[in-house]
Amino acid sequence: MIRLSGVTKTFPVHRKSGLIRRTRSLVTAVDGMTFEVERGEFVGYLGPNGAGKSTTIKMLTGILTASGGEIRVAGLDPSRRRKELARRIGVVFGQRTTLWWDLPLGDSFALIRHLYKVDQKRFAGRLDELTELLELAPFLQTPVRQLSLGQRMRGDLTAALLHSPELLVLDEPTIGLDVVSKAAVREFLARINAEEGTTILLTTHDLGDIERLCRRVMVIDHGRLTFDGALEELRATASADRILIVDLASPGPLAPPTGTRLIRREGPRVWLAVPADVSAASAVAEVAGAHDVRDIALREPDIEDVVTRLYQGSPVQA
Ligand SMILES: Nc1ncnc2c1ncn2[C@@H]1O[C@H](COP(=O)(O)OP(=O)(O)OP(=O)(O)O)[C@@H](O)[C@H]1O
Repeated sequence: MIRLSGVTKTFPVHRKSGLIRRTRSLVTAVDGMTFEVERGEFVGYLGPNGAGKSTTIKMLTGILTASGGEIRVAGLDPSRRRKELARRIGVVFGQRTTLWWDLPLGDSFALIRHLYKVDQKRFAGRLDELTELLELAPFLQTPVRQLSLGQRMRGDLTAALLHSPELLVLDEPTIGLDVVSKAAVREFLARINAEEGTTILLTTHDLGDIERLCRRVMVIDHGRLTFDGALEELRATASADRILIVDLASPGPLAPPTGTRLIRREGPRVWLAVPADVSAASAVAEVAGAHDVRDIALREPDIEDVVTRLYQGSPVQA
């Protein structure tokens, strides 16, 4: 569905180098990117600010032309066949809307139907389906500017899916949403991926989105892929520390067991980092043997720990 081969994107930038003089240089936003996404996959695209995520998405959708390499989306070269591609993909940018600000939501959809030349009967059926799934009925007559962020996002998702695209590209679709709206959007995305087989590429800083939805994760940094694999693999490969939480019977000194590090203490509670190559069982035994312990718990690294570690510059390869 998506194929990138050695794709590069550079931007010319001008910097002031004196009072009047300006020097021109090149910023490499995407640096020799190669990956494939198969039909029906749900892939998370992660990376710190400025990593090159939006630039990749803009090239995939034909908004930007690559400086080098080859891109195919649904078999098409996006920058040359942008219009044709637009009929086969849906795109949602969480930070801005594709809907008409002053029009009622329903009128925006009618315009979109026109733009994509969707057959009237098919459109009506599809709109009914999406209206029900996303519970849009109560505000179809409301102008877009009066919608809440969550309602607007549901509207944007509908707009992107009215022409039943094979591929949905999402850039931060849950940004700023409250817990309930976020859950509704996630449930909806999982459903259209599972039931309609829509391929989804999801860019997000919200790791909850990734954990809930993506079987495969790609991590990009400085324009290059630093990881491409299953979420579980990412967790294992990044080998973030596990955390041992020890409640002592009374506050007092504690010697960290071999190979562990003391990271925090609050009264009788102590937090120890246990690296992946240190046995948690022997750390527990060592603490329990040397101290009067009331309770002890081991916390596996969560996805936040893993990604923080990854972004801090320990590249991992699947
Ligand atoms: N039009 C442009 N002109 C010059 N530099 C650009 C342009 N667009 C992006 N860049 C640079 O390219 C790099 C990648 O930017 P990009 O927006 O793709 O990152 P991102 O991963 O989407 O970041 P964020 O998570 O902050 O949205 C950054 O260094 C950015 O400053």
